[in-house]
Amino acid sequence: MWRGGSNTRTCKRRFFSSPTRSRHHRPPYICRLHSRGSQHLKAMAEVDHLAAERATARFDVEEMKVAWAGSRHAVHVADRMARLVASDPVFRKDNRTMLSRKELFKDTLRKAAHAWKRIVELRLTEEEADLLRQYVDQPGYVDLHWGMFVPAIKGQGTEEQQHKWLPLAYKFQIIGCYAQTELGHGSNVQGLETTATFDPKTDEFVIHSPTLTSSKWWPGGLGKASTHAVVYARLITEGKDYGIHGFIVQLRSLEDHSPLPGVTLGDIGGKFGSGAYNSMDNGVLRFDHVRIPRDQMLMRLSQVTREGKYVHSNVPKQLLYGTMVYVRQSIVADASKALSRAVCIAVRYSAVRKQFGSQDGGPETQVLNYKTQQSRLFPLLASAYAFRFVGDWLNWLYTDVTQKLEAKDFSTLQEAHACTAGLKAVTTSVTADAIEECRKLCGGHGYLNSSGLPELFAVYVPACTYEGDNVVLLLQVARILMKTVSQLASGKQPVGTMAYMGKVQYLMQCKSAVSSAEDWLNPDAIQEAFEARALRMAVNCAQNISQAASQEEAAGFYERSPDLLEAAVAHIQLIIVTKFIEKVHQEIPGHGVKEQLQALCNVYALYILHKHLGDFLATGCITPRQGALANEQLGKLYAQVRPNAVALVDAFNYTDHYLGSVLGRYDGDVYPALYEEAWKDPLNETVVPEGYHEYLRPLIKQQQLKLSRL
Ligand SMILES: CCCCC/C=C\C/C=C\C/C=C\C/C=C\C/C=C/C(=O)SCCNC(=O)CCNC(=O)[C@H](O)C(C)(C)COP(=O)(O)OP(=O)(O)OC[C@H]1O[C@@H](n2cnc3c(N)ncnc32)[C@H](O)[C@@H]1OP(=O)(O)O
Ligand SMILES: Cc1cc2nc3c(=O)[nH]c(=O)nc-3n(C[C@H](O)[C@H](O)[C@H](O)COP(=O)(O)OP(=O)(O)OC[C@H]3O[C@@H](n4cnc5c(N)ncnc54)[C@H](O)[C@@H]3O)c2cc1C
Repeated sequence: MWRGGSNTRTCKRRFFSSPTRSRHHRPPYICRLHSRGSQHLKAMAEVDHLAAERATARFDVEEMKVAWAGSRHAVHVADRMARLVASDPVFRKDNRTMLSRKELFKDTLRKAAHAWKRIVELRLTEEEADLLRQYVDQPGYVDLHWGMFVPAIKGQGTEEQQHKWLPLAYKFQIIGCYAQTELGHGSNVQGLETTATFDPKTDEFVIHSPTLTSSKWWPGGLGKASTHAVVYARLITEGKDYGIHGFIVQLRSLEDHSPLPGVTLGDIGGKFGSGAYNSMDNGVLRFDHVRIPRDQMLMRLSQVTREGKYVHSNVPKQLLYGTMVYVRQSIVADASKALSRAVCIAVRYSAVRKQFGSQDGGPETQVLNYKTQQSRLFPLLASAYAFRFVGDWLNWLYTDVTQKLEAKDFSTLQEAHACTAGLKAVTTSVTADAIEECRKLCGGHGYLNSSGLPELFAVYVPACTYEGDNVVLLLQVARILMKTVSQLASGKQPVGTMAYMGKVQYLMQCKSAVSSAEDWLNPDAIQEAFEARALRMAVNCAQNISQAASQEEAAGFYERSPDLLEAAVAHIQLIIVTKFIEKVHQEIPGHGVKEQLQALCNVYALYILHKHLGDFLATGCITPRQGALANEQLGKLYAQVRPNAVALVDAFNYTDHYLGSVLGRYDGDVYPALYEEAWKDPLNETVVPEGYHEYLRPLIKQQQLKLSRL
């Protein structure tokens, strides 16, 4: 084995003791490998250090890939696109954290242009193109162009406007972004200050930034790339302010990319972490009385006539927020991707990594065998699957609501808002925390950029803020919960994901029948406990708000908002558990696949129960003894998951390129990769560092001189 310690140590000592090494010198260990020829390297690369783990799996991994991806077709397309990206040197990303901001941005432009070239050359379908961009895995202006600019025009533009603008956007003749947030306001959309004042003399809107705080601030793709934006501004006509509306505004010349007259714009500066979201040009934008034709107001929901009359179609004004609802829905699906990547890295590495426990010279213990490692990691593995399935369901709900809206049925708008807002908030918060937990699960090596985890965390964590701060979104869910509770007395039956609240008489007084650890494997027992907890927390909040009799309802809501957040989380966790249970009730082909998903579903539910035991006990849904039984069952489930863990992350079907982690490599050959990766750092280009002669040598010499004088 390569780790035959002494050789490596000797080489290393010799290397570090030589001050005259040339630039780009490779370390002796690598030389040793190379001197044995590529044959040897190849043989090493073919070793599957995780083969024994894969052999213990009790289910058909190929079929699990289908369950994860949604269909055989989805596995096939994803596989093709992932390999296409992985095999193309332009899409290399292993050096990303070492690039300067300018280099990184240029690299992003290059990748986006190359991706587009490949999409056109290969005549990829929309599905294939989306996947290709996903596997390129570098945030950039195209995300906002396809993810928000195009959907905003589709959702809020009239047919004529779509006809005019979409073909330009589809062919990249224009590049667009979504300019809503301002320096002074993000969450409070109604507080935005940019104005769009109609001038009937010229049939134009005058777009203006009246204050510093009205500067658009944050829009992705705005800083350097976009030629156009959907700008949200207060519509003023006939002297009256009609609130926020969307406008298509050209920002830059289509000839030389310079800002148009009256437009000031740029990038807002470096962001958290190396690489990560710094590939995105989040921007600042100010308007100085910029004129646009009247027909560049997005007029599907409301219009301004030639004479300047404001006309609002007979539709809810919240449809203006439709693009945000759409993106929140995709962010839930994205959470399962980010979480599964982190978990894949941590599970594989935990199976490779060994610490302690060697007896009589035998092997040490794989850290994955430690119960503490399992109790931290397996709930995250289960959450990745849970988020995947609830994401699929949310996508179905979104499509269903969209079809209903087309038919002027607005009855499910509130349900769509509550589910997208709540699920976005819970899944992104859990995922961000989980990526950091996976870093810790990988010990010291998890802190290296080459583990992929620091960058994954840095790129992911703003998801807790963009598309709605998670607390602000959960308070939206809480408002809807309070409204639903208040309507129960009048006999109005709640629908959709709130339907369980209709069982208020039963759920307020039911007692769990669980009397053994195995009883917690019964989905009805889980479902009932989660429903009772969520309902009782919501009802408690409603009672506390109304008991503050001296206060207005809004003031009571404000006072109780920390409890309301917890009630909203309980409701959303119930949705996730319910959708997972529904999933495993379906027919799922493949040897052992359903059993594994069943186990993961139970892990997810019982882990949440254990983590939030205080809620379940305080609301009297379960007894302390039942809580202890749930924890006992959880331990048994971890033991069941253990032999399948590596295969369960293999089912995500990620290429090494997409994972971007030396710790998460498919072959588990972690140590040579870590070692080799270290030498690629620019600091290792010279043996004696730059600055030695300026700072280190004089310091050492000075100290030596002082000592010699003593
Ligand atoms: C690299 C990783 C990429 C991951 C992403 C993956 C895929 C995504 C694909 C593409 C995107 C690409 C990249 C994404 C990355 C970053 C992009 C980021 C973009 C942005 O951040 S855009 C800006 C987003 N801004 C916000 O989200 C602002 C948050 N605030 C609001 O939404 C609202 O203002 C509010 C907080 C919900 C409240 O609004 P307000 O007008 O004050 O109303 P209320 O008085 O609170 O409520 C009135 C009434 O309306 C109902 N309501 C509110 N919102 C909605 C809604 N959206 N739909 C339906 N109904 C709504 C509310 O319930 C009230 O109802 P009542 O019956 O009580 O009156
Ligand atoms: C990486 C990134 C990309 C982005 N991309 C875009 C983009 O493309 N286009 C765009 O328009 N915008 C974009 N944004 C802006 C983003 O949508 C906003 O930052 C986000 O909606 C949060 O708003 P805020 O910054 O005003 O936060 P604030 O509302 O100022 O939040 C600050 C704190 O106040 C709390 N808070 C606020 N209101 C309440 C309340 N009512 N009750 C209790 N607590 C409250 C929050 O929980 C938070 O803790 C992006 C942001 C980021 C970080």
